[in-house]
Amino acid sequence: MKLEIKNIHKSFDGTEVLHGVSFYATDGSALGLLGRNGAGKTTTIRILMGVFHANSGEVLLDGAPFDPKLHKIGYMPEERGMYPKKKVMEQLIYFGELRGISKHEAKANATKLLDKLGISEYTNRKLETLSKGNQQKVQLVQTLINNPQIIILDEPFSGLDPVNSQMLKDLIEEEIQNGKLVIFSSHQMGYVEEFCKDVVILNKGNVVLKGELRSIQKEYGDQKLILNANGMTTQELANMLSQQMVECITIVEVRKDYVIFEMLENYDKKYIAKKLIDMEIDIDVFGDYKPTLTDIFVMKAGDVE
Ligand SMILES: Nc1ncnc2c1ncn2[C@@H]1O[C@H](COP(=O)(O)OP(=O)(O)OP(=O)(O)O)[C@@H](O)[C@H]1O
Repeated sequence: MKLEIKNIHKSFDGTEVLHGVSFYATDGSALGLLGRNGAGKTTTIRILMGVFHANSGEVLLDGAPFDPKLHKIGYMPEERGMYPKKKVMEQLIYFGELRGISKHEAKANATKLLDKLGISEYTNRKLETLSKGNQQKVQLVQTLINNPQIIILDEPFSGLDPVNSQMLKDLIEEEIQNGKLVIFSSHQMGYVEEFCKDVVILNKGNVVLKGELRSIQKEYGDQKLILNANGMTTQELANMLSQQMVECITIVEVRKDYVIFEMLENYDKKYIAKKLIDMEIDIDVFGDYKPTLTDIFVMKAGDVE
């Protein structure tokens, strides 16, 4: 299964906010849609879900126009829409039936999911009496109640503490293992990095980076090394390297913990290591630079909020 967004343009009141967004997601893996506030994540998801139309462009499922109404989809919108005054199980059954499963199946699925998320004890409580994090977990149960093949989550981790985030992560991970197609938006890199095979970074309505996370990380880390030395600051170390190793490296960034530099063509790690020893640098850390998703995000979309 391949869900594809193709060259989507969207304007609100004459102002274009999506400028030709294209990417695709496949089943059995998760795609993380990343971007700063206002980048266009929610708008993209809403177009995908048919909440509103694009000005131009297409959404395709396996090459054919995608109509979300014709498929089993679990969509968790940014504005969580459940009934505060109704009891948890009561409304989960209601939503289950609304989404095409029997009362019996809805109850069985809800029971299982509530248990997995550690909130079985709230089954007969009114939603509004639960903490915000637990309400969000109920919302996720609602999203998954009909065992959807496509799961679209808008900022699922916002407002969750680390323990709750972990539970939610485990559950999403299980869905991925079960062959589901998962897309979720976030500006929290850590969660995305942990289980998204693919990422799309949006910046001001443009896709500024997309692809397989591991290969992106590899590409961004290619030919780059990190170094820290005892007895000097990273700035002093960087100055020293720029003066004495100018023929073989260029400094990429000076961080608090280490200096990142790039080896010029024809030089390798072994050569650099020898040279550092010749210079009698008291090496503390030396190795390949493995950029985190946050590093890459900052490069492509500016600071993380
Ligand atoms: N219904 C709307 N009417 C007018 N402008 C809108 C509407 N929805 C979104 N926008 C604008 O579109 C741009 C993208 O917004 P969107 O909500 O898609 O961003 P986002 O990446 O989801 O941000 P956040 O992380 O803050 O939720 C913003 O400039 C926003 O003001």
